[in-house]
Amino acid sequence: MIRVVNLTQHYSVRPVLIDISMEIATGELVTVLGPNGMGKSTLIQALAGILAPQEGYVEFDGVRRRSSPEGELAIRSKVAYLPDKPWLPTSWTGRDFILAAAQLYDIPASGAMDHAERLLKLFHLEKEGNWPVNSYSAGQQKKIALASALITEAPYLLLDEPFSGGLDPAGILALKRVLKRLAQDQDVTVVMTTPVPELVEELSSRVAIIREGRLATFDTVENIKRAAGVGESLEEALQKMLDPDALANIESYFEELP
Ligand SMILES: Nc1ncnc2c1ncn2[C@@H]1O[C@H](COP(=O)(O)OP(=O)(O)OP(=O)(O)O)[C@@H](O)[C@H]1O
Repeated sequence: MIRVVNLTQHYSVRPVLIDISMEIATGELVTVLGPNGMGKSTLIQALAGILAPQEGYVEFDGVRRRSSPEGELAIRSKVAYLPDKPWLPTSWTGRDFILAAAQLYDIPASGAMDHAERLLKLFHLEKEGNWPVNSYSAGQQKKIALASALITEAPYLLLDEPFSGGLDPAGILALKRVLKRLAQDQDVTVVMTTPVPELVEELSSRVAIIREGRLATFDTVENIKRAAGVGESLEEALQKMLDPDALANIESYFEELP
């Protein structure tokens, strides 16, 4: 379980997240949503232990993040974090990079080799796995980065925009199915961001909506739609909650053209 307790995160003096508290159960797939610049990546980074919150804390299975070297090591061994723009070593092959990630998480070599092959096959990169990273397209790099998170077998996956960055439809489908099955069948807990309502609807056990730095909503897709009173579409519900002026703004953009 992940517990976020009264988390407040500033950049310099500017508060980005204010007094966020939430509990994410084992095996949940939670999507963090909000307008650009609202703090979604900041929240994921705080969960990942990259940022030290000014107030509050984050716990994984009852152990507080950044509280002791032993506790932090225990958390790191079970949490994999993938930033929205992951860095990859350009001269390495994709396969070597994936295997290095497995080594960091103490995955035995034989199991890691087998898993790496299955991941390369999943993302249609069997041949390209032997090429250097700097010869990859953007989407191929994203697939290698995703594979490096999945090979860790970490029970907690923190994924910032895993579906962005040029994934092709086959890659999107593969990632959707894999995340869903990891959560449902293997109790892997996933916290991710994506702005795509269809993905949010299909994957999320609950959705966390951040607005003005605060956790405005943390609920199921069904309840969010019901509360918005807009019938079937999550996209409409989100638009109503997050950007009620969007349609009017589009109209006024055209009205104000000379
Ligand atoms: N390193 C930093 N230093 C100062 N301000 C930052 C830093 N990183 C982010 N911010 C600010 O914090 C706010 C939240 O940023 P964050 O990247 O968490 O938003 P986001 O919701 O993930 O945005 P997007 O949807 O555009 O990815 C933004 O206003 C951003 O300008």
